[in-house]
Amino acid sequence: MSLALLCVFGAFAQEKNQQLTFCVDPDWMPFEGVINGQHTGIASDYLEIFKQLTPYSFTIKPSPSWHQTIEQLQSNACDLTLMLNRTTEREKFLSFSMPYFFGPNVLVSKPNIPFMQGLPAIGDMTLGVVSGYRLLEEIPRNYPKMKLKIMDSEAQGLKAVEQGEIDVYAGSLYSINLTINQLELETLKINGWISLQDQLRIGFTKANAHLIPAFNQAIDQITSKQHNTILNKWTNVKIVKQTDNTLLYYLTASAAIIFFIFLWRSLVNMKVFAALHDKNQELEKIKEELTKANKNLEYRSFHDNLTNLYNRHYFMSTVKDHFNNVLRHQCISAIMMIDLDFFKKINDEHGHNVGDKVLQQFSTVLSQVLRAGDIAARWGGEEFIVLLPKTTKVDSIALAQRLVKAVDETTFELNIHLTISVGVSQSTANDDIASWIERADIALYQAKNEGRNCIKAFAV
Ligand SMILES: Nc1nc2c(ncn2[C@@H]2O[C@H](COP(=O)(O)OP(=O)(O)OP(=O)(O)O)[C@@H](O)[C@H]2O)c(=O)[nH]1
Repeated sequence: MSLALLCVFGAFAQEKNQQLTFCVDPDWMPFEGVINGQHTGIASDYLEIFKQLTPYSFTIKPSPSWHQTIEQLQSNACDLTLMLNRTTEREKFLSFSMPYFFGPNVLVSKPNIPFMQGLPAIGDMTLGVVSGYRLLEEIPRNYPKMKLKIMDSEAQGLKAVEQGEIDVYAGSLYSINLTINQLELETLKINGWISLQDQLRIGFTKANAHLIPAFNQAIDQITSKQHNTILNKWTNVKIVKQTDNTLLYYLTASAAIIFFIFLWRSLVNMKVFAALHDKNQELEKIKEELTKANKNLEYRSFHDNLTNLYNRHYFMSTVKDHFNNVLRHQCISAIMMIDLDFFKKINDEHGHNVGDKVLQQFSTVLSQVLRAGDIAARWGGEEFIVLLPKTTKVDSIALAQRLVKAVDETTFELNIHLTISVGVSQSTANDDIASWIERADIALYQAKNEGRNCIKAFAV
């Protein structure tokens, strides 16, 4: 056996024999208590585990109250205490293991006080806390204006609530619950909770701080099953029925309020969405109307109101575009000018409205005779102009003949018989638009001069 191994055995044997003295809270069940001189409670069960997982043996140092237990720890009358929260004050004379037991803290009052969610809900009511308890250190630090009354024990605190000496008592759920049941303080109820929860650890006097790693290791080894067994054993107590129901009522009421808030929000949202939907539809309709109006405006800016043929402005811009093609590709196109014969007579004899009708009917006949690609426009009054792309003089004369024949065969308003005069001109190399149109006009003038109801082509 090596020398090093002998040394380890020696150290373990020495530590195994080491007695540790622990101070207790005699009156903090189910966490810890001394009943008939026997240490009992949650701490006592964990102590059994520590006995197995560490090399130490333990001796109890009795104390009449928690307050005196603290004094014992400060004066090193014992080495450790098994269950307490870490606080700034306690850290001055104790060092702590990692926490190994957790529990909620609650508020107790008579049933006439409304449910309290957190310490701020206590307002200017008097709150009782046990002397030396962690809450007595933390509440004044966080809520300096809180009216506190210091109690010697939890039992005294709860009785003080029952007798109306204080309004609220704060402490650990498990110990409060047990005390209420044991003392049969049935008029009290657990009436709120506080965010501070118990995180219970072993507190070592500073002289014994070196023991912490061994105990932390032991705490790490405690299984969930062991934790649960202890918790169930000591906290599986009947909670005052009234208390439970009250909490349940509050939870149910809170859930109902939240549900109705969501319902209300959903309804508001649905209304907003419906209104938005309507507005969008309205906007969509306005947009459609605007588009329609714009299209109509565009149409009107290019068309003649009476005949719905293109107007002079549009015709000129189209002819310009087309004319550039004519010059570029040296193709031949023709222009045809048409004038209704003796139209003034129709107006004079039958009235302007009939004249308008005849103009419209003629426009229809003209559109029917023309080919796709031909562009007809009202030039002014009873005069019309047609661009005949890629059309020679001969072809344009043939088309004009078809038109003259169609007009001759049409029965106009009031059985009016109408004739037309037509002048055509063909585009030439080095032509310009004005002279091209003028040549058609000259040809039309010739047709008029030669008795009307005929076609004349400008001789190039
Ligand atoms: N109803 C109607 N008449 C129009 C319109 N624009 C022009 N006029 C008429 O058309 C007539 C044209 O008369 P004139 O220029 O003497 O020609 P015309 O009577 O056809 O005789 P010729 O052309 O020589 O055969 C005038 O009485 C104008 O008032 C229109 O939009 N509607």
